[in-house]
Amino acid sequence: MELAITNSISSTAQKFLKPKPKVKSFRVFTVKCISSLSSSDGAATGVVERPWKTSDARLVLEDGSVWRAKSFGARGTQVGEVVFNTSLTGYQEILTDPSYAGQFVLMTNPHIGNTGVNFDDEESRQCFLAGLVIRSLSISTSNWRCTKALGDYLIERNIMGIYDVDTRAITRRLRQDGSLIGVLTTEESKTDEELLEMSRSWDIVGIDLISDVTCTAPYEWVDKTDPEWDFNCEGRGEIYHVIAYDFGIKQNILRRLASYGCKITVVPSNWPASETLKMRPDGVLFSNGPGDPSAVPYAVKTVNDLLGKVPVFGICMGHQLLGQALGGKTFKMKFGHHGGNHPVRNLVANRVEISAQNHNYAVDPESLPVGVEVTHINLNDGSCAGLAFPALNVMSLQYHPEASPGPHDSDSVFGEFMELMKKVKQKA
Ligand SMILES: NC(=O)CC[C@H](N)C(=O)O
Repeated sequence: MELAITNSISSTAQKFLKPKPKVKSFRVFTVKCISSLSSSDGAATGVVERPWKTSDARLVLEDGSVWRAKSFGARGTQVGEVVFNTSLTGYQEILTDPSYAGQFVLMTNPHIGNTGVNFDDEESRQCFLAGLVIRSLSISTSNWRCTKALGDYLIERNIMGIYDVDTRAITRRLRQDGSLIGVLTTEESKTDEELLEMSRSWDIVGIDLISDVTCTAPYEWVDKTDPEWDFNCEGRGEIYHVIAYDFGIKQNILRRLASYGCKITVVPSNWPASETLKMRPDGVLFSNGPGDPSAVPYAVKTVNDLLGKVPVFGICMGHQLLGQALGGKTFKMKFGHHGGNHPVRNLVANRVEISAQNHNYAVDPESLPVGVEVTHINLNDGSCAGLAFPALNVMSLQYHPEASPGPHDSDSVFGEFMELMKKVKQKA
């Protein structure tokens, strides 16, 4: 099959596009701190440091706006793309989702940090995101699973965080003008102009971010899912061997596949298709991952080489790579979808599912060849949220059936992948 990875797109897709940022005149935004609580320290008690301190950080956006803030993570200067996430909870899963590499996550829920962090909620081995932007940092942590305060966790992982920023105003700006590049700094010596220049000379489009987050060698996923957090796991029949391509895989995808009874081998993003086929898997999973799907033609080629030879399931980046491998095109959306509350119409089951989403790119359905079916639609904007190509045993979702964080409405898609592998195995 011919690869089509250029990015000219149909007129239908135009409406989702990110326009060029309008450069506004330089304006400085500050949030007045009204708290007058008395000081109390000690991360050991889960109390974070001085939420009433004076501002010591700036976020400068490429449109020329400057946001004074207070830092609570690592110090320094960091550039990234600002995206807003509408999840109410689950900041630790978001922080450890490798798909956020190169991005600042701005939480629209104003109250963050109140449950601290814990051992169970990690989605990968580290935090790959550029930084965290929040309105209000909880002055104490209170949760029976909490092992650490959020600020200490960010410092330990060298991730910048800011609070006391008008996250609502920034979100409205991102919705209006599209996602923006920003620079976050705690360095007073850097001028606003320097930071603005830095934000305008950096771009996230066309960069291979997958190779920075993937594993370096294949490994078996042997972790048993904690029964306390497991569900839909009773009465599994045959054990299927799934090769999971790690483009920045979230561990809950692996936990869910394990719950459905799979034996799982995780392989790096550059693992050749020929090696995968030698391992004789029952199915292949293409994972989520950060950045621009058009920047990783080698991954599209791997997907293309496997098409029709084994049942495949793509999630998010995996879905976008499948879209390209099938001959379709992807494009950058205006501000993307990030949050645990996106309604999706499942056209196959004829039901609406509330889903967890995190993506800035999408597949242009009009670019797809005959035979490829759009199976799911995002009901907020009508964009393509799922595909199937039954002739080649292909299925994919643009969003996150593994949730984490988010609702479990779409979990049954893992069962559909089992059915697909079963059908193909029985025919063989
Ligand atoms: N979660 C993901 O896999 C993200 C996919 C892709 N990097 C995007 O932003 O669209």
